[in-house]
Amino acid sequence: MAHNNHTHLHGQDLPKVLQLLPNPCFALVEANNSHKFHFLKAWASPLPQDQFLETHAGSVQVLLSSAIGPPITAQILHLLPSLKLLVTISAGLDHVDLAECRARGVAIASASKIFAEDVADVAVGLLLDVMRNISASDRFVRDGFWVSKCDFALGSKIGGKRVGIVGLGNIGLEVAKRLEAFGCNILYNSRKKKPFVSYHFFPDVCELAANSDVLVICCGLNAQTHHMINKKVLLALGREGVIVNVGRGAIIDEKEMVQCLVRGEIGGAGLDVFENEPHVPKELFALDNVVLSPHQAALTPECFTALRELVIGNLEAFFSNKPLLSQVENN
Ligand SMILES: O=CC(=O)O
Repeated sequence: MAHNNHTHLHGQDLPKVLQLLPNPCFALVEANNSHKFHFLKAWASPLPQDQFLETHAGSVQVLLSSAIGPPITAQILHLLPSLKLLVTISAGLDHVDLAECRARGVAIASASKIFAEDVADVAVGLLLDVMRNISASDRFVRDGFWVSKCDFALGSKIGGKRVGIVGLGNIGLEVAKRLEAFGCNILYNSRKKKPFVSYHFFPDVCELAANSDVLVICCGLNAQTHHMINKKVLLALGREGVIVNVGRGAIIDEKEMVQCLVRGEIGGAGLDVFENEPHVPKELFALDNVVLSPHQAALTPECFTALRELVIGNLEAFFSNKPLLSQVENN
């Protein structure tokens, strides 16, 4: 379909973009663009989802998804035989059956690196908060206490600390850049050693933990990284060690982490993600050395603007047979 014809098309004639569930980001993408695309909303139809998908099976080429939406399973993909492109508004792809997309020749466009700086800011914020007791201090003052008059747990200097980054991708590199400026020593683990950085590489995550004061989890969730941070890794991090997670909750064995925190076997945690969101283990609420955040690291108006442009750019590219702006390699 010729790109410059969009403005002359209406309703059903516009290129279709399917949504399974409502999402505030989808609404942002849609604003000012409903003259270009027909946003087909399974959730707004009185039909059950499967029936709705069957009705549109022949014509839906593009599906819009998000990390917090329903997983894009083989079953959903099976109901959409004409699907050619999945656009996800997330950096993570753990909600997508990648093998099934590959088998069906469905291309994937993600949010790619546009969240990296904002997510890295939150990772560093959580690290500073846990190590310098910022949230705990806030509660202390609000409760009428002052440092000279009461017991106050001392924080820990940031400069000189060994920070082990798990996953040196777009987010991990931004975390490293920021913490270098704080005077930290950066170490990392990732699938492969990166030839372009001088940070010390640990092929084994347990070795990395044993050599780190802080672990910052920045990798994606997949079969290899699920529960990669297990009890052994946490014990290797040790009693003074702090863990920060801005990747996905299930990269850490959450039950073991909670036990380690409750027993004082690790020093603290700053968590933006959890294994069964929105569930947060209640044991963590009582711990002053734990800082909790509701999977919000990428949620800034700047990110939303960049995301809207990227999604629309990908849709326009797809419907005019141009290369996608942020195609994921899915081999
Ligand atoms: O968690 C958010 C994302 O994957 O972008």
